[in-house]
Amino acid sequence: MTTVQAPHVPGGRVEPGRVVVEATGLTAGYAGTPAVHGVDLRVRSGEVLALLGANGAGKTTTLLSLAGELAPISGSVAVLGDARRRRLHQRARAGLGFLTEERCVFMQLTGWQNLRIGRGSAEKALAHFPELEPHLSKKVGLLSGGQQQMLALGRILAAEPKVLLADELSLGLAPLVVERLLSAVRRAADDGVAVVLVEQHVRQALAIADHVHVMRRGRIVLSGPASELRDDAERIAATYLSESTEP
Ligand SMILES: Nc1ncnc2c1ncn2[C@@H]1O[C@H](COP(=O)(O)OP(=O)(O)OP(=O)(O)O)[C@@H](O)[C@H]1O
Repeated sequence: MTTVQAPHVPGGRVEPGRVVVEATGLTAGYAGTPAVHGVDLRVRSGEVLALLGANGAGKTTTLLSLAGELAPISGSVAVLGDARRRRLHQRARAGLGFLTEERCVFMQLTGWQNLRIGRGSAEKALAHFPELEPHLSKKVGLLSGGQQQMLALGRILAAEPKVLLADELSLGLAPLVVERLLSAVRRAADDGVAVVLVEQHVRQALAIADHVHVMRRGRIVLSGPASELRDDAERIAATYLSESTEP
């Protein structure tokens, strides 16, 4: 089993460039049936890894395993230097932020109330998304989808995570909003956060990612530096994301 070292620098940040998320030979799934097979990935502090693939390719299953919500069937996962099986709340305390596919906000509460529930301060969340401030007195259910997602991401970033797992944060949102959200993700990485970003927007994901893994039928079938794959965005989308790859 691999144990990832994640030395800390003064101020609680992880030393830049250290591997803080690692999956080795990860096979995981549901009721003992694998949905992902032999996945290897590593993410360093300050890096964005984009996980691309069609519906059913295994991206969410991979993220759930990294978050500690799914136990590996075989292989191992190490997050922030801890290769033991840890549940999400334990990993969250250690510095993991997880933005799930479901929008992570309380619709019946106001924006301010949502921010008060988070681990970080409202001020820190607003530093990431100042445009939210005029809307925070409203119930979140009345905000636009983009504003809800900014609130969800802002809450997570306010807690100053060391690792961010983001599952389809741009689902159903307009291109300008997607760019806004992804630029906040990039800035968080530039501040030292290690990010695993599950996306269906290939071009926009490639624009902010450092590395890319494309998944198909539970396996990584294409990997590389985003800088080398940017010109191939159309082909990647057409080849790997145009139709469901569920078995
Ligand atoms: N709770 C579950 N129980 C059983 N099978 C599941 C469950 N969740 C996902 N699967 C199956 O596991 C496989 C991988 O699904 P996964 O959600 O990881 O894919 P994905 O790439 O994230 O796609 P999507 O974009 O649709 O979320 C699919 O065949 C899916 O049907």
